Amino acid sequence: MQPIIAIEGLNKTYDSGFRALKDINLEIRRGETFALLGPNGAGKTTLIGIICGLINPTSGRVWADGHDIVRDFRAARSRIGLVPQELTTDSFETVWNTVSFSRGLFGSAPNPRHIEKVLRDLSLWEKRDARLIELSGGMKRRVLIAKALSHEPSILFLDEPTAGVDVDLRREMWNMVGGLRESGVTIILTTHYIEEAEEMADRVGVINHGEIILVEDKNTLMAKMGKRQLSLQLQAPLQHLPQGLSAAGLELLDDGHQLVYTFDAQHEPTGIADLLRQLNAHHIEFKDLHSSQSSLEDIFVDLVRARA
Ligand SMILES: Nc1ncnc2c1ncn2[C@@H]1O[C@H](COP(=O)(O)OP(=O)(O)OP(=O)(O)O)[C@@H](O)[C@H]1O
Repeated sequence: MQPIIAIEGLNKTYDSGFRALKDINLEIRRGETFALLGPNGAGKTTLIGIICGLINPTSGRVWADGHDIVRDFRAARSRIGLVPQELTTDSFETVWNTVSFSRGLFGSAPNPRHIEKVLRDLSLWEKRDARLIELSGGMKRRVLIAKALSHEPSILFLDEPTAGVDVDLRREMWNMVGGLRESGVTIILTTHYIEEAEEMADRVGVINHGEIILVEDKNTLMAKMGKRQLSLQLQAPLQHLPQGLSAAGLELLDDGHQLVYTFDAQHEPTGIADLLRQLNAHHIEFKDLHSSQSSLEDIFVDLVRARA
C-alpha cells in the first residue's frame, strides 16, 4: 500500500546556517499511529512544519496522501490536520464559530453535520455556544483537536498533545486518540512522555540532531524492554573475562569491578543459574548483586546519548 506520508532526502538548513534536518527518509503507513520522539532541539517541529507547509525545505521531497507538499500544496495541506501545542485562536469566539471557521480556511464547503459530529465526538457539543475564554484548559485542547479535524483530514499531527495536562485528562485524550485511529485517521504525535508513545503508538521513530536514528515497531521495542540485567559487584577486579566465561551478554564494567549480564526476561532459562555455576568454577566471588529492567525511556536515553 502507498504510504500516507513519504519523505525522501529531506534537508533543512536555516538562514543562520544551522542544519536542523539531515537527509531524512521516512514513510508513514496509512492508518497507523506513529510517535516521533526526540530530545529538545532534535528537529521534530521543523519536520512537522515542513510536512504541514509552514517551513520551506532546503532540499528533498515530501508527499502527503500522494500530493507533493510544495508543488501541490493546497491538496496536500487539505489532507492534514495539525494540533499545535498552544491555543492561538481568538478566545472571545464561540466553540462552534471557531471550528466552522477553521474548516472554511481550507476551502471546504460548510458542513454543519460534520462539525456537529466532531463536537459530539470530542464531548464539546454542550459547549458549542460557549466562548473559548470560558473553557477549561482541557476543553480548549479539545477545541484545538476539533479545529484540526474540521476539514476531514486523513492525517492528524498532535504536537505534545498532553503537555501540562493532569493524569485523568491525559488518559481521556489517549482514549479519544484511540477512537480517531479506529475511524481510520493516521496519527503522528510528538511527545516527551515515553509512556504516551507506549500507550498509543504502533511504531516509534527517534530523531536526534536532525537525523532519524531509529524507526521500530512498538512491540519490537517492548520486547527490547524485556531485556534485564544482573549486576555483580566483584570481590576482586578482573582484567578480562576468563576463557569459557565469555558468554553472550556478559560485560565487565567499572574497571573490572562489576560484571553485568544482560538477558531476555521473557525467555527461560535465563542462564543465571549457569552463570553462577561458572563463576563458582572460576573462583570468582561477588559481594553484592542486583537486577534491573530497562524501560523504553532507558532505551531512548541510551540511543540519544550514544549519538551525542
Ligand atoms: N528559525 C530558525 N532559525 C535557526 N534555527 C532554528 C530555527 N528554528 C529552529 N531552529 C533550530 O533547529 C533545531 C531544531 O529545532 P526544532 O524546533 O525543530 O526542535 P524540536 O525537536 O521540535 O525541539 P523541542 O522538543 O524543543 O520542541 C534547534 O536547534 C533550533 O534551535
